[in-house]
Amino acid sequence: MTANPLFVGLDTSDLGTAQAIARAVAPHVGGLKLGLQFFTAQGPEGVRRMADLGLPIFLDLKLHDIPNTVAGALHSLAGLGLYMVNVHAGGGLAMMQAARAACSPGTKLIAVTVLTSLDADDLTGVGVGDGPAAQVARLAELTREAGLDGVVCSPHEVATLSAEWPEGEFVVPGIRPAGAALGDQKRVMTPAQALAAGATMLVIGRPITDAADPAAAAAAIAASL
Ligand SMILES: O=c1ccn([C@@H]2O[C@H](COP(=O)(O)O)[C@@H](O)[C@H]2O)c(=O)[nH]1
Repeated sequence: MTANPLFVGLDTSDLGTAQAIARAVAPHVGGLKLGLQFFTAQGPEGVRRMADLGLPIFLDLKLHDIPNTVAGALHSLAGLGLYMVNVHAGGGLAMMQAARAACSPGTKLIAVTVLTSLDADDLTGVGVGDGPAAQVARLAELTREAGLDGVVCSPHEVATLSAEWPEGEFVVPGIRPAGAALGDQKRVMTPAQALAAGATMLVIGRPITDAADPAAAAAAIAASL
């Protein structure tokens, strides 16, 4: 866990935009979260340029493929000096074990359980009938068995998981300050609620990046924790 649990999600294709927001919010956040949009546009060199700003980097690629392919991707990321990287727990035990073996020793490896954009109806639509809480618990158990460092879950599941896995990392998106637009997020709480429930990292994107003043938005969230 970093001293400041707030990581800003920089979902942009543009390096200059990501750098400008990161510089503005740097005094108020513990790190930067770069995801698929940034990585598909800017690649490893873009990640290196962001790392030059001096904040820990969580590279949120949500790798989900057969064990050999995921292990190869993690070998390719070695040398970037990442703070954290992730896979999808739905890839299964063997895939996560292969990921663990391939991940750089200094990089935390976590697994996504159930995306925060999904609710019970969405899960039923993909054949999971017993709801987000049961599916998150099932995938978190598998993640722990594979030897990973923790999971991505919504604020609604984090209290139960963190009580059962005290040393785990609990990375929680689906964070919305009171009154903020939900967008595509469905399982949400406020930053303070999620932290009190046991989150070790809060991932917050649009409430900061879409704000008229991202630095002020990040400062207000940090002050609320
Ligand atoms: O279940 C998940 C896993 C990852 N994310 C990522 O977090 C941020 C959230 O951005 P907001 O703008 O605050 O909604 C985004 O980059 C997602 O890819 C997630 O939301 N849920």
